[in-house]
Amino acid sequence: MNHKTVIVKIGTSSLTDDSGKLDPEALQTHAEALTRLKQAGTRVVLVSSGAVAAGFHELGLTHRPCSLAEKQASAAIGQGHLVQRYREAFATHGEICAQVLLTRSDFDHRIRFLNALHTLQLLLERDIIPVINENDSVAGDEIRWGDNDILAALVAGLLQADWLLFVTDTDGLYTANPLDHPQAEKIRRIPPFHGSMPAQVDNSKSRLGSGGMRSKLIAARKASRAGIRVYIGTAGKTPGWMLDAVKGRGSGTYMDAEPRRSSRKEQWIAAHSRPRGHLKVDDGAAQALVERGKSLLPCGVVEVGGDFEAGEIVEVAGPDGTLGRGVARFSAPLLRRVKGWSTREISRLIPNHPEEVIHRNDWVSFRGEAPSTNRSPQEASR
Ligand SMILES: Nc1ncnc2c1ncn2[C@@H]1O[C@H](COP(=O)(O)OP(=O)(O)O)[C@@H](O)[C@H]1O
Ligand SMILES: N[C@@H](CCC(=O)OP(=O)(O)O)C(=O)O
Repeated sequence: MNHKTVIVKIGTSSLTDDSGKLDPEALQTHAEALTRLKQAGTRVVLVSSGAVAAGFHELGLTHRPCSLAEKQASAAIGQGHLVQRYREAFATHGEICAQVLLTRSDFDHRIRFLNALHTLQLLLERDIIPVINENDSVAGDEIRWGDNDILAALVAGLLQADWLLFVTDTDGLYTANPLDHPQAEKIRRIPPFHGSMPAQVDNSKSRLGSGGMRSKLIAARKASRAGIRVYIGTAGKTPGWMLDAVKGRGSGTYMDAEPRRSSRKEQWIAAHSRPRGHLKVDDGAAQALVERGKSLLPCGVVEVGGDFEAGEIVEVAGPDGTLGRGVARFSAPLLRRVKGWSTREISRLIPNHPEEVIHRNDWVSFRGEAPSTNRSPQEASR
């Protein structure tokens, strides 16, 4: 049987009571809906927030923490509670779940990226529901807005999922935040978008959530580019609501997938890895790469930035801006020496050199704009 893979991301706002603490009943309801989805023959992966909410009171706090250290300590306490609750809730339906903690940097390193993939694949093969959260207590600067929205999109790409469902406190994307704009209207369907946001989304969020709609849209765009359909909505009233949502019968917002599903290697180059350097190329090389589907040769390179080894990712810009990313076959020092040289010159002076700076098969063009969550070294320092 060809199982569909569905990633379900549940935000803090859908897991907590009015005091901001973990709400075991809400969790039980989600577990039931997830079980229905799974028992209908779907491979289900849960990305669940809620660790901070489940832990802050035992840290002696009366409200959700604001400082990074308190959030990390709360999550360290709460993550155990959270997973224990899921284990109990799934057990009542005869299901087993397993905790998987990831950080963004796990997706940067090809080996860790593949290790995460193999772990998740084996769990799914053995009929176990992975329950993923960010590894908050070690994530450092990675705990910021929308972590789990982006993490869910990365996991969806990793597993080449069919669907990514965002369960939140608002039943879809509205033309503006409905809390501040009561006349805002729900947008039922969004096509894949490249440039500006398809609605007014500021950084406002629910009382307890961290990314708001903006981070969900950025994550949705990432998933859509990888060929994954996205749904954003609230938890439905019946246990079959997730199943209905993936059949197109949800009341929230749907985002279409780009028609072409990108390969895991393309995803890793374009979206997961952090570029270790940047190259500036001339107009001819830019056209060869983007329009004619050719490899990048040393003669087209005009500038080399960063300190990368052969085999690492570099971002490439032409005279009119960023073009894409690829795996460099030259180290930065060697490329600085040979940039602008013809292949014949290089062959004469440097034996056993690779012919291409970036081979066609290791290249991904950006269509419209660069990925938003993996900043290049230059972007990161801005
Ligand atoms: N255009 C919009 N449409 C819907 N919700 C919006 C919009 N702009 C901002 N929001 C806010 O996004 C919040 C949901 O995001 P967030 O708090 O991060 O939830 P979660 O904890 O589920 O991840 C909503 O409570 C809403 O206030
Ligand atoms: N990892 C944190 C949640 C971070 C997060 O992205 O929260 P949310 O915006 O509510 O999905 C936790 O478990 O509390």
